[in-house]
Amino acid sequence: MGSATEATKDISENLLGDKKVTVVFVLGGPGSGKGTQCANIVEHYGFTHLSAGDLLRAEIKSGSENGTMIQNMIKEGKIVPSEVTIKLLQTAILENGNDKFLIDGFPRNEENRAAFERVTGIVPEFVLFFDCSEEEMERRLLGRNQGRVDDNIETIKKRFKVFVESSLPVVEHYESLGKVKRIDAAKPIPEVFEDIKVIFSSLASKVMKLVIISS
Ligand SMILES: Nc1ncnc2c1ncn2[C@@H]1O[C@H](COP(=O)(O)OP(=O)(O)OP(=O)(O)O)[C@@H](O)[C@H]1O
Ligand SMILES: Nc1ccn([C@@H]2O[C@H](COP(=O)(O)O)[C@@H](O)[C@H]2O)c(=O)n1
Ligand SMILES: [Mg+2]
Repeated sequence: MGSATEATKDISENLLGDKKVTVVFVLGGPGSGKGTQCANIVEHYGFTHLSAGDLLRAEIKSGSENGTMIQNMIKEGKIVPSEVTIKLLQTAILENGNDKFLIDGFPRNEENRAAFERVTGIVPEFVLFFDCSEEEMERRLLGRNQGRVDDNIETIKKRFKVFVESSLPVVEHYESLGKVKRIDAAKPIPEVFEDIKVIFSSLASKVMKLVIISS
């Protein structure tokens, strides 16, 4: 087992089994542009993108015994029990050779947050928060056209309610720890990424450089 040097001791190096990882949580309302910008961050900064929603949708497609339950929850805009989502995230992290992850759309509520920290021991390096009005998010979701069962006005309204009631308190929790980097996500896509670049570039040397000294 290695330990961090003095220069990297404030980086989130945590244990997941034997694996040390750096994690950034990417949070924001439905349609705020998390997935779009994660693709840009992956391309420029070498992170692996894990979208909790994508993992849950893949689980439905795989024919898993939880598939019907997950499908029903997504249709209703409800949050799937933490143990299901955490298991999927944990497996995805362990199966991936990378050690830097963007976890998009998770934690979605206090239960997600506390259970993830308890099970994995991971504390995020920071939280990238996409700030956008409901009016703009609704416009984007209705225009997304990816055949998602939850991109209809009835489910969108439910997702907004869940976001305000359950997800924003998680952001507030991390805000109280000084861990939130807030982005104006209402800007056009290239401008949002320019703002994100400032954050990742200034942290790059710290986040990217995990120095492990064999003991
Ligand atoms: N800054 C932006 N300006 C305009 N449209 C955008 C912007 N960012 C993303 N979009 C578009 O809005 C839609 C939603 O974006 P995206 O899927 O990235 O959001 P999301 O936050 O991942 O949503 P969800 O939480 O539902 O997964 C997509 O069609 C995307 O192309
Ligand atoms: N932590 C999570 C994340 C997502 N879900 C469910 O998936 C839906 C879609 O999520 P997106 O991030 O892709 O928008 C979401 O509305 C939830 O039903 C979840 O339960 N837990
Ligand atoms: Mg998404």
